[in-house]
Amino acid sequence: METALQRTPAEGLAPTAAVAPLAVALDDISISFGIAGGPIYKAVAPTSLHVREGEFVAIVGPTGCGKSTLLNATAGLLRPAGGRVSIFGAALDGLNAKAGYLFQQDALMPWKTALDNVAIALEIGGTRRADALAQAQDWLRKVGLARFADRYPHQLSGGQRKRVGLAQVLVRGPKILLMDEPFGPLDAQTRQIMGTLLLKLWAQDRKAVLFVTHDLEEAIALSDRVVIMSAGPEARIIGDFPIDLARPRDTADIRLDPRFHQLHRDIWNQLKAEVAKTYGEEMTS
Ligand SMILES: Nc1ncnc2c1ncn2[C@@H]1O[C@H](COP(=O)(O)OP(=O)(O)OP(=O)(O)O)[C@@H](O)[C@H]1O
Repeated sequence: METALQRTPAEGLAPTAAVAPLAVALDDISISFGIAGGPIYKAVAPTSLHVREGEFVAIVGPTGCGKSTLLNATAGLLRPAGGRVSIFGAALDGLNAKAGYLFQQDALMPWKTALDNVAIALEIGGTRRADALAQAQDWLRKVGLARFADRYPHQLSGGQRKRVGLAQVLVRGPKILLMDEPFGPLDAQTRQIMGTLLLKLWAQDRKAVLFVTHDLEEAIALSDRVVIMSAGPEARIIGDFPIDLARPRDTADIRLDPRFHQLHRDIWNQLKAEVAKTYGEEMTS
């Protein structure tokens, strides 16, 4: 039986007592883009990333390196030129039906109330309207918006709209959560509040999460592992750091922990060289 401190090529050491099955396996995937009239752009070199059931993994890396591209490959929105994408052990063919995707931009319909925006996520899957509304109301309560069910998106703050977006994704019960800079447009304080809410909801059923962010502090505060992508072209995973901070975590308070600072120093030491390559600046001296 497998026990603590397992190592796989892309994972490094993860302090798990028993090793959960893989939810997401990207094995040696490479992704290129053809630009009309121009050369092929090799965005992602052969690279691998594994996320286990119940694991929260953040991807950080310089702008334009390929973080969203990896997420899109996991969602089945684009097909890698080479390598394999497996979801719970099965090769991904088409859209990833087990995943919910939360983007930086709101995906709310402005002409629908908060309640209807959440309910529609179920209705398009065939759930009867009365059931969909009941579940949507329950999820609005879980994200702290029970009193705002009748509001339209323009009547909500940015943070409240994010909460509706989170409810809209979670109401469908995805086994995997793909999040691409989901709290990007929010102010720092609201980001931390949203992070703490996300962790509280995540703790209830521990989905596998892939969370893309530019914000290293946010990545450390939320995750079980932080992986670093190199600067592109031909970007790949070059670092994999287990985050051994106790849970449950408050994403604001955890930043005061001395271990948090140590982890931040260790990860930034590797990340800054990649950021410097992207900006062409000398930051490593
Ligand atoms: N559809 C596309 N066609 C051509 N090039 C693309 C396409 N999508 C992405 N790219 C290129 O692939 C590279 C990776 O893009 P991606 O959006 O994955 O980066 P990112 O790390 O998520 O960036 P950011 O942190 O700025 O959001 C970039 O150089 C981008 O210009």
